[in-house]
Amino acid sequence: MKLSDAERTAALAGLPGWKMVDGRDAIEREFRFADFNAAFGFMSRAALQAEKLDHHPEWSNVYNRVHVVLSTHDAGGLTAKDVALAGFMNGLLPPAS
Ligand SMILES: C[C@H](O)[C@H](O)[C@H]1CNC2=NC(N)=NC(=O)C2=N1
Repeated sequence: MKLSDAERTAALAGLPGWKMVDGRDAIEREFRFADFNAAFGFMSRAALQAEKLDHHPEWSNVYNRVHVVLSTHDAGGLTAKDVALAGFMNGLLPPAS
């Protein structure tokens, strides 16, 4: 079920680096790493979790950058599944990033 306005405000407050996508009910974040190896390591760990959750990111990678968009296609917008995956991705980062 799509998040209410209050729920998404609360969710974003707890997800540093994430913001709403312009013109779409989705959230996005650009991750930057030391190099491609670190970026792809992040993607590999996130991919395993995505598969476990059966919830998959829209993402792209250029060298040390990974751009991620999360939205629940089945629900046509932002749900708790997106918040959970975004929180997991943030948790993969070293402290203070
Ligand atoms: C059949 C399968 O469970 C669904 O298609 C899942 C797979 N991964 C998904 N990922 C995302 N982001 N949204 C979905 O609605 C979705 N649905």
